[in-house]
Amino acid sequence: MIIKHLKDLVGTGAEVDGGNWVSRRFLVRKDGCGFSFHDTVIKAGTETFIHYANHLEAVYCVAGNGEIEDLETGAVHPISDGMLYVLNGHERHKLRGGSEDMRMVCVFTPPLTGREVHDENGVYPVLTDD
Ligand SMILES: CC(=O)NCC[C@H](N)C(=O)O
Repeated sequence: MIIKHLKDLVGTGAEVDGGNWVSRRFLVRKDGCGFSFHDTVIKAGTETFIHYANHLEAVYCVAGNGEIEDLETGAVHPISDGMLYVLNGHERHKLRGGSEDMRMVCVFTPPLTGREVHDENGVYPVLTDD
């Protein structure tokens, strides 16, 4: 069994600042679960272009507000506490923070090693060195 607490991740290498977001990476590749699990804060008023070409991601909002624009379809979906979106088709998208920071629970497969930030194309590379 693995037990972790957010307070033990803050200020360590498990807390990654992407500029528009901060990701606290609870479970990563080396934990051996087959997925990674993150507590991510999306900063209010930001817009981030993302394309998870190499990963699937499930995102569950537990606080704050914002929206996601699916660039494959043009659909815009409001995000608030209780909303789940799943990028099961590697959809290019824009993630926008609203009037308040959003807090998101994120699951990635394959798991991130924990060091990934978006490249110039909004992609996380597949890293294999833990
Ligand atoms: C929701 C989303 O994709 N935000 C970007 C950061 C990512 N969730 C991460 O935790 O690395």
